Amino acid sequence: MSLAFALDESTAPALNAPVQAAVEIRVRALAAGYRTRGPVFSDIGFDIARGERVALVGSNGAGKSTLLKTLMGFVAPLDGSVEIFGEEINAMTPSKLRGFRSKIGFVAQKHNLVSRLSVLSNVIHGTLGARSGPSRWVQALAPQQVRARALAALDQVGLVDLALRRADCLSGGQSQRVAIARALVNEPRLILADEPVASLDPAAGEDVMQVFEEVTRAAGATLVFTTHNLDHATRYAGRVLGLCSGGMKIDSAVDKLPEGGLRGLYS
Ligand SMILES: Nc1ncnc2c1ncn2[C@@H]1O[C@H](COP(=O)(O)OP(=O)(O)OP(=O)(O)O)[C@@H](O)[C@H]1O
Repeated sequence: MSLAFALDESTAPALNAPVQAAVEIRVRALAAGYRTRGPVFSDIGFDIARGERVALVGSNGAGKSTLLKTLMGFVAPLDGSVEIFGEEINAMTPSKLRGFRSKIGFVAQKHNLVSRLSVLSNVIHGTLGARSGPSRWVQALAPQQVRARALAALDQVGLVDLALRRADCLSGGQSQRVAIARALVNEPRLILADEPVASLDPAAGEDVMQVFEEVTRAAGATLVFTTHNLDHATRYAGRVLGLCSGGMKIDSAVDKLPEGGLRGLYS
């Protein structure tokens, strides 16, 4: 039998069809919220493909952080499902969930560096969740390759020269870049960042957003970041998701956004 006949035409991709990037995040009919408050949003669904850079926008309290926490498994869905890397996270045991989280780089608005430790030690701390045994706790026992990876991550954010400086002697922008290096040290294929530049001045914010764009592009990683800066959303992401009134009101490629579309989320 020739190959042409062996293929099931109903499922086989056309030979000239574009190759689809793998889906990294699949959300279906998702509702999430808190026991004391009830649902923050409901019935939202989207796919994010590997290598996409996605901005998540919406007014204060719209549920951006809640959605990121749900993607990390910190908030359990009230309904619906979340698959990351093809796995349903709510079906995972707690220990599997911990290991899974170490594959995601998470950057928060407040960088939470350990102020008395060096920049390098702070970045090495980013590997703790992925390690076990004595080296989990003793920085001096960090294997050589972990130190090398931490230095490489600092190099990616342009701070390798400050590796031995104490974290409390850094500017806000430098601290946030260290936090990005800490998120990068496990070489994550997905980075989630919750208002990563909210506490920075405009110049430092641009600097940090450029670092995000460069490192995710270089690694082919996926980036989802929340922001109130609509200019950042449209310049550093290829796609925008907009939360409003308990639902996902916008899901659009940046170059297809309706005129003034994002402003409507805030009116
Ligand atoms: N731990 C919690 N327990 C109860 N309610 C919470 C909790 N965390 C957040 N909320 C509430 O859930 C809603 C959504 O909050 P969330 O932080 O997700 O919004 P957001 O879009 O990230 O807001 P912002 O832009 O202000 O950071 C808000 O009404 C908030 O008060």
